Amino acid sequence: MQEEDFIIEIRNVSKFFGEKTALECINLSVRKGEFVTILGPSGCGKTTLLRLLAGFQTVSEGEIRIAGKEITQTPPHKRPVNTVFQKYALFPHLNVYDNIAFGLKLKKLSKAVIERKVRASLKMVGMTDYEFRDVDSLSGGQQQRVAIARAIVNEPEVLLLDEPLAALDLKMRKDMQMELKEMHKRLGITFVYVTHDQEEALTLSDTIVVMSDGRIQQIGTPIDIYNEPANSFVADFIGESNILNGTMIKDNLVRFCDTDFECVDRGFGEQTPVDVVIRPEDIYIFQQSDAAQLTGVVQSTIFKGVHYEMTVLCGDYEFLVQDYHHFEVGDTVGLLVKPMDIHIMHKERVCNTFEGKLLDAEHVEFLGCTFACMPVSCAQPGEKVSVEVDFNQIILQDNEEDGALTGEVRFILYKGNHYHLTVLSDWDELVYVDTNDVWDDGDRVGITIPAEAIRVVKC
Ligand SMILES: Nc1ncnc2c1ncn2[C@@H]1O[C@H](COP(=O)(O)OP(=O)(O)OP(=O)(O)O)[C@@H](O)[C@H]1O
Repeated sequence: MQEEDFIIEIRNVSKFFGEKTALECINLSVRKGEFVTILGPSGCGKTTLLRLLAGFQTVSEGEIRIAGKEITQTPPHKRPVNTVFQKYALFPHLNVYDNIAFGLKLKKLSKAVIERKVRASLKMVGMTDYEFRDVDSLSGGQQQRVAIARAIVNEPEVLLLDEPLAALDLKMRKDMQMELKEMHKRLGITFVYVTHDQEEALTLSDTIVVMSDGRIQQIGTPIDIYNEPANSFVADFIGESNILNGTMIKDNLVRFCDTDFECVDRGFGEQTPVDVVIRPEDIYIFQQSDAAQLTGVVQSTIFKGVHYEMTVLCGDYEFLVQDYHHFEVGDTVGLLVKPMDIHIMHKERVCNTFEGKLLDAEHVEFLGCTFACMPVSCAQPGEKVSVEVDFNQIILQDNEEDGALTGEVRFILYKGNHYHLTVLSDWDELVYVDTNDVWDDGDRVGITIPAEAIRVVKC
């Protein structure tokens, strides 16, 4: 691909707010005319990335090029971009026409040119008959259309949209999604769209950029992201998934739920811990029979309009299954998954690893605290060490004061027979915890690490 095919090039961009890293080494190239969606949970850095493109904030490191020009230091009004915000940000005292004409008047364009441009952009958003209406008299969806008309009237090369539909009710949002897609086609300009709504991202985009914790997790088409998620975070965030711990026995053979399954994946090595992802619609459910790979008991069943959604307990693993066939709670059923529907992913980590310092033979400092540990002989006091702690050895407490340190639950992954939690410690390092206890996103917790759980390793 030639460089000039890209209208936006983001190279090694990081953004720090004091100690806080909002974006870490972002690399992204956007093609002219593409509809790109930046998708991720609250706080992952998507708005910050958009603000860097708009020029409302400046990068801490790295470089941004738009339309071939390095614009890292260019002020917002000199960039070939325009932004549509979630709150319409229209002037309440001006009518629709004057709202859209506002920027053009500041540029001192002639009346005739302004009129032509305003009419054209109103036509683009399907609001031709609304020129002289007060913006207050319009519905939320109509106001957002006016906001888009105001943004496109300047004929930007790139339109940045920051959750533009988030304030609308569900029905209006769905209608507007379709209209946005049409508008994108008609306008032929590049859209960079921010949302935390995965369905919206799948519906609208040519390309989805999935982010978490200030980093890009995956870039791909909606189909790629849904069918081939790069890791368990993406699999969980996009659609519903069964995500389980497994072991790659050898090429084409994976073990989970105490059973060996044929799969199509190769090159993971032998006896390698992996994440296994299976979409609920890819599991066949039927009356118990010899054809079954797993046998289980239905725990719950809900009619979802077209299909049934059932949970099935196989041993101590719970599977989510979607099928047109209905089974009752308590039924014993067989489950089967085809090899190509078993997705194998490298585990990003198999235990927590922290940088630390050995204080004396029985004390080590990491995560900003001093922890007692079992006697250490591999390193000398004062030496830098690595500290490993298994996920299931970390104890979380309701009462923050009970922990050696405190933190906040940031992400919860259900893995069939336990929860895998990502906890952001107040020391600003992530701590990964396996637990059977039920926590919610955003819960404040105390974090305790027993001495016997701490493995000190020489760096
Ligand atoms: N001006 C700022 N000063 C300090 N921290 C900031 C600032 N702006 C953003 N952050 C932090 O940077 C991180 C990313 O924020 P950002 O608003 O980009 O996330 P987001 O994915 O858009 O979230 P949301 O969907 O909730 O808006 C957050 O932890 C946020 O608290």
